[in-house]
Amino acid sequence: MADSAQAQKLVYLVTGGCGFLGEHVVRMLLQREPRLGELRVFDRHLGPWLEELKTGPVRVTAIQGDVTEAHEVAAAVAGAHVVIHTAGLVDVFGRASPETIHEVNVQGTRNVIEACVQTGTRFLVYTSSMEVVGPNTKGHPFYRGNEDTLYEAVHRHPYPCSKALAERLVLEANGREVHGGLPLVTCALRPTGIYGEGHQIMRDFYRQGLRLGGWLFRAIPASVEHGRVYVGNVAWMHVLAARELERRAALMGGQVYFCYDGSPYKSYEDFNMEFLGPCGLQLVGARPLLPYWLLVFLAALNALLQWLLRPLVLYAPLLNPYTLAVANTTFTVSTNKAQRHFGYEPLFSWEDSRTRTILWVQAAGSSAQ
Ligand SMILES: NC(=O)C1=CN([C@@H]2O[C@H](COP(=O)(O)OP(=O)(O)OC[C@H]3O[C@@H](n4cnc5c(N)ncnc54)[C@H](O)[C@@H]3O)[C@@H](O)[C@H]2O)C=CC1
Ligand SMILES: C[C@@H](CO)CCC[C@@H](C)[C@H]1CC[C@H]2[C@@H]3[C@H](O)CC4=CC(=O)CC[C@]4(C)[C@H]3CC[C@]12C
Repeated sequence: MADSAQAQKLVYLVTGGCGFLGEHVVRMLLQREPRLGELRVFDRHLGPWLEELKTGPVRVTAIQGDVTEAHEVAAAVAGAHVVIHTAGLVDVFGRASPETIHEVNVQGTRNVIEACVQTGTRFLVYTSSMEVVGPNTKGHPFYRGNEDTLYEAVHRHPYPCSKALAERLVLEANGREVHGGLPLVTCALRPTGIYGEGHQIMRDFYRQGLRLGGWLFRAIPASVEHGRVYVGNVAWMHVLAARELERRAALMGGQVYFCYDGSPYKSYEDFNMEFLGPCGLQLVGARPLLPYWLLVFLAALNALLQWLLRPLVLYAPLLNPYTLAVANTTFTVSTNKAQRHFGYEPLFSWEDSRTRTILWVQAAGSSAQ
């Protein structure tokens, strides 16, 4: 009996395990995966919080490494049963070059897949993104869509291009023979905009509001809806998908799943106010204060300034033509595919997700001053 319990213990590897989502996946695995024997956390930058996890019953191994280095990835993957690949360069602001984004997101994912094949790891869950689908460059709304909704996915920006290519690599790798002769089983999860504890853009909006005396100014019409999802639920979906991939390989292998929960559909700004409001900020204007053509002009000006200043300094404001287009296009998801395929139900209610996020914003905002 003791032997069979021992035999069931699994080794998990989380790439990007020190990022916003990755940290939640790591903590969720430790709390909710009973078969976990060893947890490897692979990241370019390791967080000091990992140390406190090393005192628990599960062996936690911190690995500083770069997904673009194939040998580092292969060494980390060797002997793992399951890989959750969340590492990625999330940049829609022009901080990194298109080449770097491609290298990390596409070549990094290729390295993870090849490492699984070479070392005999059979189960791979990839964190994709809604951006693989849209919004497209034409600004078409995606309204209450699901995984089968027809939508013209047209990408030009390096980030969605890289996520789309990487997702395709992961899905095409499903069924490949890994070392030892068994097939690789893969799936991809597509979060919409994630919020929750650790969300840096939310913290930046809070600090900006504090600097402006408690005011934020509406730029996007309230009628433009965004689907958002709480980070704890995204992490939970990763844990469940990873757990069920073996048992439901035929159903789940090669599949994509949007990440969803009960968060309300609202405009990006109104949704943020669910947290920033209780922290004392106010959103001014029932309608956008600036005409849209002026925002388009300012976004284009920011892009020009970024290009002109690049040799001297990195100028990467939140507003650029791409972020404006995303913020100004409805993208909402309504699906139950993950529930049907592997029994996913959100672990955190909307009220819970909201309260946790508010507490974090309050703490993060005050520690910043
Ligand atoms: N934040 C969001 O709203 C959404 C994020 N995603 C995806 O979720 C994943 C995680 O995103 P976040 O947690 O938001 O980003 P994040 O930037 O907080 O986390 C990414 C982690 O990957 C690590 N990383 C980056 N380059 C690396 C490299 N070359 N080698 C090893 N580690 C590296 C970073 O150090 C960081 O810890 C990404 O794949 C992203 O594309 C998908 C949809 C929405
Ligand atoms: C025009 C500004 C006025 O307040 C608001 C600008 C907000 C933007 C910075 C964000 C609006 C929508 C966000 C993106 C969206 O949530 C989908 C995403 C998915 C990902 O995989 C990565 C992050 C992001 C692209 C996210 C980035 C920030 C926004 C563009």
